[in-house]
Amino acid sequence: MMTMYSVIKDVCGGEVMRSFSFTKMHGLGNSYIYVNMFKECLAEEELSYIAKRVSNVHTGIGSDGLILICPSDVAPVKMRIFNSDGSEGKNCGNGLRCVAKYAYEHGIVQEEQFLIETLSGLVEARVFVEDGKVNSVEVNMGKPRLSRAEIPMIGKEDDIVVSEPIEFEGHTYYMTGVSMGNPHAVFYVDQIEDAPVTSLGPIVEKDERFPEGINVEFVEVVNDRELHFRVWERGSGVTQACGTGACAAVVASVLNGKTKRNEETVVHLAGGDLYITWKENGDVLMRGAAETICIGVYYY
Ligand SMILES: N[C@@H](CCC[C@H](N)C(=O)O)C(=O)O
Repeated sequence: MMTMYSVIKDVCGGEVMRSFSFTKMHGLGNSYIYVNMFKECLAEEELSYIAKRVSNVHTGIGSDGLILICPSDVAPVKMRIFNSDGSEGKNCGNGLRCVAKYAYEHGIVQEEQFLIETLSGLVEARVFVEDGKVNSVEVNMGKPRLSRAEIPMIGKEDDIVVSEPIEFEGHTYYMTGVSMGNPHAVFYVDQIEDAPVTSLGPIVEKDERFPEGINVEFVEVVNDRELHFRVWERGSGVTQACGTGACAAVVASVLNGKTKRNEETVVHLAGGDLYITWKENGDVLMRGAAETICIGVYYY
């Protein structure tokens, strides 16, 4: 049943407050507050504000952002994702695995393979179920988009960006650009521990050469099937994991001759591992965990 802005009266001040039910979930430590929009109704103009509020570790619930699990006209379910700064993203790999788990476990879908709509298109999820619980999910993330126009990055529209020298604050770095429905800049480092995540990350994210901002990934190549990975996410800063970022890292690594097309690569993120294959037909497959942390009611 739809609850139109559940309203409660605060017993102390008689102040009217609104509330919604939420589920906190994470994919490898990349946590979001999930709201089931089949049941709840949040005002469009308040979504950015709510994302900022719930994400705050001290005064909210604490998360990397807000994810809405919505009805769709073209799929059984649609995902919308808001970063912790309130900006709306177009895709979220860890979010997709959690949405798939939620949709299956809450009966929004009955099949183990189904479509999810995102702002950047349709993807196909497959849940792996044991005793009625989803313990991992594979998502076909579709084809990476590689042209500057698609990333987006200023410059000659059709050109791709592979190990391109680029200057930030007087230093030259080598960047590979990939869109997985959202923008990613991939940089290689010798030692993942020394990656300049918090120093270079925010500078690259906001650089004017990326008109929509960009997610920034640092990658250490272990061998042709294994990568270490750290991320500075657009709109959320350092997170434990980024699913689309890990896919971008694998695509970038194939383009740079560091890993192989059509072979599974293990990406070690701060929060755990993802298994990613850039298939011969162009699709990127991502497989990994999705976890429920808690449920609750949020008052605002
Ligand atoms: N954590 C995500 C990506 C979330 C959106 C991103 N910060 C953006 O603004 O594009 C993932 O797992 O992919």
